[in-house]
Amino acid sequence: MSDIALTIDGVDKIYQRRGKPPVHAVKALDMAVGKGEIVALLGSSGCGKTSTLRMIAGFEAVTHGSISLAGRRIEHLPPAGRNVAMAFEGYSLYPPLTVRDNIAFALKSSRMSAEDIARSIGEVAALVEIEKILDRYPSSISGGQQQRASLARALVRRADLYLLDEPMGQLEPQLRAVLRGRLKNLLVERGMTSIFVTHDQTEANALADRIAVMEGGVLQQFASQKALKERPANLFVATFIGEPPMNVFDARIENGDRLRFAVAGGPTLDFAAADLPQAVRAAIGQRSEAVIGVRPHAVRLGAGPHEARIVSNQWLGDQSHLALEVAGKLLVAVSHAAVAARPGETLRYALNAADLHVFDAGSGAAVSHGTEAA
Ligand SMILES: Nc1ncnc2c1ncn2[C@@H]1O[C@H](COP(=O)(O)OP(=O)(O)OP(=O)(O)O)[C@@H](O)[C@H]1O
Repeated sequence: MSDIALTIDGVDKIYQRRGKPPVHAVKALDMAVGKGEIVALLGSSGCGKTSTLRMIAGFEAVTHGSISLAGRRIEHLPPAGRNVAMAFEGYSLYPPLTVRDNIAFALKSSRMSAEDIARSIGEVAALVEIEKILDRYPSSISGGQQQRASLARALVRRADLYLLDEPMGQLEPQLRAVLRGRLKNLLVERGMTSIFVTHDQTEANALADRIAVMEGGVLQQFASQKALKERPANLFVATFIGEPPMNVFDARIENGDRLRFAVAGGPTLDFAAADLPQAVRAAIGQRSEAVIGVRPHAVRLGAGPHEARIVSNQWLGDQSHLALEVAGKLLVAVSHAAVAARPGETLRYALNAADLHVFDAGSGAAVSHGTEAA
């Protein structure tokens, strides 16, 4: 048996709407999810996350491509034939049934004994803290409680795949953090292969083994949190992942005895060839222009060859966020020490070769990261 649970192969979703132009919501999506892996689909509103989830679950037809789960093609099967458990964003509990019966309903066809069903419901209800409302009807409980009931109904099942659409979107931050930890434990302990949709990076980082970043219906990168930060595949991922996001500037390149990146109206970053491995210089090649990026945490403040005016300086209790005016834009820097400088004053800074990301000026694809070529 292979270690792959789910394969999505060249999947497109095009919504045809009467009298209106079609919407190409998901484009040529390829993804392979390992058994027991926890994956986050992360992206801004309208990027195609929910369409992807609904196609896997079978609530939305695939326009092109194939989906395989546990070794069999499923894209033509009805939802009930896929062995996929899904918690919806819109909850979709059955109104005539109590919360307990809603959860039990998911177990009806599983041939579990009444005793085992009661025990499973008790466990999952404790996990999402709904023990006290098990005998209430959906219409008499809050949105957050309905969401937890819907999550419980999905988690209680034995399925090949769990699909969770914004599973904690309606919950208060404190409860959300607690449930996140418990949910992670459950998924890991039971080896439950799962994909959840979120637009919250903290949630994606806390729960997922790998994060699929989507934008405009296109999967931009599917990688660990660390890889997304250290080796973003393109400018979109670079400026979407990370808080605050990466600083990027258009630059002219001179790749001679020294490698220079000249930011129009800003600093010229000047590196000795020896500071950069040959692979990086080769990747940068004969380009005359590129977009360069540096993470806020990598801006070295207080000394260095460049100088900029401070626009703002905020101490957030454990770190300083500074905005410097560079090349008519803001260069955001984060320092773990307080920086004694006021807006309007100037500050020296340095950017090291090892911290520089280089992207193609046309396509935005990564060319090199720090001292490694992409
Ligand atoms: N039934 C539909 N008919 C037509 N267009 C649709 C339909 N469902 C979604 N879309 C469109 O497809 C695109 C992707 O939507 P989708 O809901 O998959 O994105 P999303 O990333 O999940 O967004 P959100 O976070 O807001 O739920 C959007 O442009 C949306 O308007």
